Amino acid sequence: MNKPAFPTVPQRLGLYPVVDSVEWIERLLGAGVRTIQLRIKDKHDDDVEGDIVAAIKLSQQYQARLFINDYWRLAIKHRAYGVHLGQEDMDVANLDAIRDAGLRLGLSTHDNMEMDRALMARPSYIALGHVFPTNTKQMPSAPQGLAQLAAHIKTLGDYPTVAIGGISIERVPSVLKTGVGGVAVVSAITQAADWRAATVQLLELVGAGDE
Ligand SMILES: Cc1ncc(COP(=O)(O)OP(=O)(O)O)c(N)n1
Ligand SMILES: Cc1nc(C(=O)O)sc1CCOP(=O)(O)O
Ligand SMILES: [Mg+2]
Repeated sequence: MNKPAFPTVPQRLGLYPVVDSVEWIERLLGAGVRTIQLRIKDKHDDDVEGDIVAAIKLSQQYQARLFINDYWRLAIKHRAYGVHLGQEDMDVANLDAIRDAGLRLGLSTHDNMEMDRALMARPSYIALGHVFPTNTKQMPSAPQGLAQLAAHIKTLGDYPTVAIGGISIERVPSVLKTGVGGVAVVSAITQAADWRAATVQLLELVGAGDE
């Protein structure tokens, strides 16, 4: 397997909450999370720039790895740790500009074809989803399940990987058994009756990632 052409990330990114506000970023960094994503959907750049600047500032204060979803130009402009893009985003984003600016890149994949395409860009990490059914996002494909996830992780060797989609606290141990290095969650934290307790438990299970 080729090595990333983008700046590297730890092989184990650890617990990786994906959240839609600066408030969540602040709460979760305060709770010990060290890999996190700001995912605000379908707004104009002007309407999210303030949030992106604030999230980056917080990530620097906490020495955390903040990935900006979708808004790659703003991530470059304000020097985020990294950017996360999906397959459609890859069609329109300037990957060379992201790499030349020194930002890490994470790419979404859902099957073999998408994995091959993503690997050609040699991103910092490969995200594999959705592992289980999810209510957070409408998915055009079926969940890949644990066996397929494990097969993909094996193929990828020591390439940094992240699993996403329908991962609850109860499911974390089986996801970790595949050897994946990062576990991305939305609802397991943001819809939890007690987000703080859920985060503590998830950090105990997954860890905050390697330095
Ligand atoms: C860690 C992680 N994995 C996958 C995604 C999904 O990204 P994408 O396919 O671009 O879809 P949107 O999140 O933009 O709706 C992600 N955000 N993070
Ligand atoms: C944003 C996103 N991307 C996915 C993918 O498979 O690419 S699954 C997903 C939502 C994950 O939310 P939850 O942890 O609540 O299931
Ligand atoms: Mg996207």
